[in-house]
Amino acid sequence: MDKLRQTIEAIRPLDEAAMKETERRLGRLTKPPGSLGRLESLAVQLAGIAGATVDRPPRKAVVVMAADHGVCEEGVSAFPQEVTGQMVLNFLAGGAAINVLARQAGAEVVCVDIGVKSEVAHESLLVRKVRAGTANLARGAAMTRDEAARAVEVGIGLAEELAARGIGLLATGEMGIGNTTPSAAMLAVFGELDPAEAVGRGTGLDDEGLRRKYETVKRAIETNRPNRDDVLDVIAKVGGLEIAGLAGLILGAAARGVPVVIDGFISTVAAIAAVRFAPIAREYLIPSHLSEERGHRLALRELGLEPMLNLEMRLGEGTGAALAFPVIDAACNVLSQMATFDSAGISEG
Ligand SMILES: O=C(O)c1ccc[n+]([C@@H]2O[C@H](COP(=O)([O-])O)[C@@H](O)[C@H]2O)c1
Ligand SMILES: Cc1cc2nc[nH]c2cc1C
Repeated sequence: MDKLRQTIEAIRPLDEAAMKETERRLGRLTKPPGSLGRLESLAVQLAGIAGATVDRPPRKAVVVMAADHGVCEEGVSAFPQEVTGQMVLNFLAGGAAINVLARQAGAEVVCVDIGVKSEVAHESLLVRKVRAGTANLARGAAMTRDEAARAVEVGIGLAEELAARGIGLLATGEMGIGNTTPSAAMLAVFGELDPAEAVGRGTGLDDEGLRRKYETVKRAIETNRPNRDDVLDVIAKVGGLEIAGLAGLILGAAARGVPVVIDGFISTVAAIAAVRFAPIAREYLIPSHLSEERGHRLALRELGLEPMLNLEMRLGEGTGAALAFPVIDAACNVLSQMATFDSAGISEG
């Protein structure tokens, strides 16, 4: 708990002077003012986070947190629970979508077992298991408050390790059969929404499954009565271990001055939790894509974030975030590689 409190206190607002300097540099480049749109606001945000203009692409990593969910016994996913552990091995073998997209973007994939039910053994797997999957949140708390805090602290610790290794840009990724159910419950609680607005088809539920999932989320909230003003209470009662871990990753990154690209529905709910812990953490977030999952638009709205891409994806793993990496690299490269009006002898308007 001390680590969590210290991390929250260490998060600083963005550096105004560095942002102004980057705005000035952008204004001298050979283009009409503001014409590079979101690339310009990204360059300014990166400068505010780093405390200086960032004109070289940062070293990048996607952190894929994997965990299982006791709520799967309610029949809320189109896939069986054992797929979580099986996909972890696929990540480690390099064969998953996130491996392809990260490789293409020059990013490494860091795979973490924060709560997979089965024992997964692989030399490259970071085993930080807080418990072997959550309990069924439709019948009681998903985990204890202490476990929720420990899962958040696993994420903080990882961000610290990666920042110390020179990673300058992180992306959130996750794998957990059933995890759109706790994500929907958390979103409904934090956003005071009707669960129907937060519950979607996940990996591909049919209409009957969707109805069952809605009833499950409603029951989870009625049974547990989470206190929306107490983030750890919400995570412990209706959350998940990888969601908690990602919230911690975001807090740890913000405390170390590292920006974080947010993937789809589950990642965005983790970001909401992080921002409830520490409102300034929002300034360190970079949205990526709009997931097809129902509820993602509302989750992004909760954070006031506008996605860059809409590719009708709903995979998770960090795939949407990895696709935003080249856009972020572009924001850095224009600063160092474009000519200025002066250097190119072009008349200003
Ligand atoms: O990121 C998203 O927006 C997203 C939307 C739907 C599903 N997923 C992925 O699918 C799994 C959760 O779906 P489900 O149906 O089992 O709850 C989990 O492994 C997520 O990574 C991810
Ligand atoms: C195969 C598979 C891959 C995934 N990656 C993230 N969630 C997933 C769910 C399934 C079912």
